[in-house]
Amino acid sequence: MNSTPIIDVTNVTKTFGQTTALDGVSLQVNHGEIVVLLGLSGSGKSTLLRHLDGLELPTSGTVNVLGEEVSSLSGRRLRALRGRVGFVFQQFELVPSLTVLENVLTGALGTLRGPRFGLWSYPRAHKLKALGHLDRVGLLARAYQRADTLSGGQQQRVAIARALMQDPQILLADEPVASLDPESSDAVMALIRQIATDQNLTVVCSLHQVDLALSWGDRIVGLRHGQVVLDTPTAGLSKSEVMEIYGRVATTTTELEAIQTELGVADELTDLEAVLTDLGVADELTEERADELTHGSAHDSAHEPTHEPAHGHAAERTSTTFSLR
Ligand SMILES: Nc1ncnc2c1ncn2[C@@H]1O[C@H](COP(=O)(O)OP(=O)(O)OP(=O)(O)O)[C@@H](O)[C@H]1O
Repeated sequence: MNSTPIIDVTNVTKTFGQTTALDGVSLQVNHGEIVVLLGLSGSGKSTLLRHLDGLELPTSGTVNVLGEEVSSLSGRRLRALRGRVGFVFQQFELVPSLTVLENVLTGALGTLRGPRFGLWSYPRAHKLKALGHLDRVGLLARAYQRADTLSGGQQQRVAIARALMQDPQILLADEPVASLDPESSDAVMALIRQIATDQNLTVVCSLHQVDLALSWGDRIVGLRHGQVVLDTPTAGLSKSEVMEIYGRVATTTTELEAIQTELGVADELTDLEAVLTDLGVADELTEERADELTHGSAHDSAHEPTHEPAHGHAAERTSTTFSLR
C-alpha cells in the first residue's frame, strides 16, 4: 500500500450559519484503505464526505484529494476531480422509470458530450462496459428491467455499478445501507469491499452501525459533534472498545442511550447500569442520576448481591456501581 495520503483533510471547520458541522477535522486516508466514518445523525459524516469531492467547501482548513487542493478548483478541473471520485448515496438516487442499464450508463455522462436519450444514444463500448459492471454486481439479468422494480439492496448495487462507470479512484458512500435490512446491508458492504479490493479503490463510507463498521472497514473514524473522537484500525478492535470511546464523550445518560441506539447496540443492552459501568462513564454522571440508577442496590449495599452476573465483569460492575453513590 502506497503511504502517500490520497485524501488529506487538515483542520477543517465548516459552519452553516450558527451550526458547526465540522470542527477542526483532520483526516488522512491512504491509497487502498477502506475507512468508515462512524457517528450519530448530525455528527458531520455527510458534510465531511461532501468536502471530499468539492460539494462543500471548508469555512477554514484545507482538503486535498488525489493531489488537488479541492477549494482551489472550479469548472473543468473540478469536474475532472469529481470524475475520479464515485459517490453512492443512502437513497440510491436512481431514475426509477429508466431501465437498470440506462441508470448505469448515466454514470458515464461526465465523459460524453451532450445529452443522451435512450439506450441507442450511448456508444456501444459504454453499453458493453455497463453490462460488465452489472455482471460484476450480480444484476446482469436485470439489465432491461425498470429500476423501480428492484429491491433496495439491488438498487444500491445498480448505484454502485453506475459509480464504477466513472472508473473512480475513490469511492465515497454516504450511509449506503441505511435504507436496507441487515442481510442486504451485509451483502452491499461485502460487495463494496470486494470491488475496492479487486479494483484497488480507496473507500470512505459513512455508517452508523458499529457491527458493520468493524466487519467491513479497515479503519474507523468516529465523529461526534463535528469532531474526530476516534481514529483506529479495525483489526483487533471490539465493539465494546468502540462504545467505550463513545461512552467517554457522552455527557448525559440520554445522550448515551441515543448513542447506543444509533450505533446499533441497544438491543443487546438490557441493564443500563451495567452498560454505564462497562463504558466507564458512570463517574461522569450527575449525582442525582446516579442515585436514581443505584436506588435498588443502595438499600441492599450491606448484603451480598442476590443475582449472578450475566457475564464476567461482575466485580468491575459492582465496584463502579458503588462508586456512583
Ligand atoms: N446545507 C446545510 N445547511 C445547514 N445546516 C447543515 C447543512 N448540511 C448539514 N448541516 C448541519 O450540519 C450538521 C452535520 O450534518 P451532517 O448531515 O453532516 O451529519 P451526518 O452525521 O451526516 O448526519 P446523518 O447521519 O443524519 O446524515 C447537522 O447539524 C446538520 O443539520
